[in-house]
Amino acid sequence: MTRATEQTPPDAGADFVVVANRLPVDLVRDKDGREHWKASPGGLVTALESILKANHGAWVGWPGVADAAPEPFDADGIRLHSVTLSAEDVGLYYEGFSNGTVWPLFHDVVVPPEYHREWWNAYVAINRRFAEATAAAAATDATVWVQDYQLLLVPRLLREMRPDLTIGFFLHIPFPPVELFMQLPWRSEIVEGMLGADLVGFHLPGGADNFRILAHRLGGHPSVRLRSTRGRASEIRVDDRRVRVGAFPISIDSASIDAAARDRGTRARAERLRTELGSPEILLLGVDRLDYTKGIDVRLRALEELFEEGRLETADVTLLQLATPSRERVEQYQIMRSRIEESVGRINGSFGEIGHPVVTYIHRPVPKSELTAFYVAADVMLVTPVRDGMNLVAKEYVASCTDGEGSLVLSEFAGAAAELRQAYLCNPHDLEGVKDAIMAAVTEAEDDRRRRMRALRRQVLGNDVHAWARRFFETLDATSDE
Ligand SMILES: O=P(O)(O)OC[C@H]1O[C@H](O[C@H]2O[C@H](CO)[C@@H](O)[C@H](O)[C@H]2O)[C@H](O)[C@@H](O)[C@@H]1O
Ligand SMILES: Cc1cn([C@@H]2O[C@H](COP(=O)(O)OP(=O)(O)O)[C@@H](O)[C@H]2O)c(=O)[nH]c1=O
Repeated sequence: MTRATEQTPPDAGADFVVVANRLPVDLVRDKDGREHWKASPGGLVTALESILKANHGAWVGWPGVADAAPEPFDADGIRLHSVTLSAEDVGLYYEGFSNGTVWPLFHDVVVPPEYHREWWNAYVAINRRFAEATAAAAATDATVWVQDYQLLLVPRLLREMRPDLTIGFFLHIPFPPVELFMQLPWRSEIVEGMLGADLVGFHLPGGADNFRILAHRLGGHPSVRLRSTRGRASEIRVDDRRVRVGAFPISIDSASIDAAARDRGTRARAERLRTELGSPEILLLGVDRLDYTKGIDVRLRALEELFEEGRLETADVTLLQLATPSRERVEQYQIMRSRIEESVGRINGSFGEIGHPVVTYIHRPVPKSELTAFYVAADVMLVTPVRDGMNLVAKEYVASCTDGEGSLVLSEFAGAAAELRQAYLCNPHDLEGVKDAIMAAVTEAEDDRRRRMRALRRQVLGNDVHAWARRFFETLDATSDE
């Protein structure tokens, strides 16, 4: 990797800049070629909106379609700067290195990662493009928050271009164990890239520990636990700099989901949904991007066996499974889609009745407002990933259970399991265990189910996305004060 050249800060610029693979709005091209912007208000936008607005904030990211090159513009008080990606860039950097190499490697190699020098070269070039766009957008001494696995090299590139900046980095997916990470041909470059930040954040302490070990093994950088943070954060020495590393589990805007779930319109929609699904006694729900990490196949297999064994009655139970299209040009996603759709067909063929499938499967995105009604309607939420950074869906479901009813079946391999200990936890690799967890969620006495949900709600309502952002910034500010 060649070094970046130092740049002069722009006269005007933002005091706070978020840089992420995607902008918080997507450019949508209609069939007739007309373009318009569609808001894609993820949790990150919600968490950072007020900070962005109060600090002349800017967001640097890709508008979501190839070759789009809009000029910077303001949306809701935030300056948006687009990074242009050609169709070839999308193939090599986004579908290739980000989602064909890093994503499977960091998710415990659940499918084999591919290592291609062409993908890596594109990843380096495009990370530089993001760093340049950010350097141009940030005011002198600004704070920049770099997001996620698509931009692992940006912290270092940005520091070389703009040493005046305070840089935070947050990884939204798991950071793998040392033995797996060592497969990566460009392992040192990635670790040094992340160490360009002043603070590197992970969802879980285990990810932070893996990173500390690798920084020492690959770069010889020693670290110490920080007593001031009661051992929650560490400090790695990188030449004359100190880089903080710690765990900051992300959350949701719990209060607004709680309020949306109490809304009369939402409750009426939830009632209608149950009727449309044939008024089942037990409504199971799955809500995922169609990703091989999410364990959609696991829960389908468990359900099929529970029907076969007669432990669940098909007349009583329906599963509603939303599977939003995701990364559809990546081969492993196509393989998983075929497998899931085959299972849905087989289960409905064996156990459904005319006009009454036991699995209702929806393969398109569902807006948040509608999703809340689905959560309210469901008796049992199935979250069974084989590996997941956090899984916000699990927390959103809990926030929607305002009447204290509802049960969450949750994989131990989702980051959320570290906090949601009162869920019906299961190991997705142990099918009998998954089946038992589903049965417990369905049959446990009402008092016990309610006790679990009370504990889950305390956790989710007491630790929201605003607290997450606050904790991260407090730690980042502490690094720049020293
Ligand atoms: O941008 P896409 O390729 O369409 O993918 C969507 C996002 O997926 C990933 O989400 C992760 O972040 C969540 C919030 O921290 C976390 O709960 C979840 O477990 C992760 O999988 C990805 O990390 C994002 O960059 C993508 O935008
Ligand atoms: C399927 C579906 C989901 N959403 C929203 O997307 C996010 C998903 O976050 P999570 O952490 O669970 O996982 P990934 O980031 O996808 O890996 C959550 O906020 C859902 O409410 C949605 O809005 N519409 C959908 O159809």
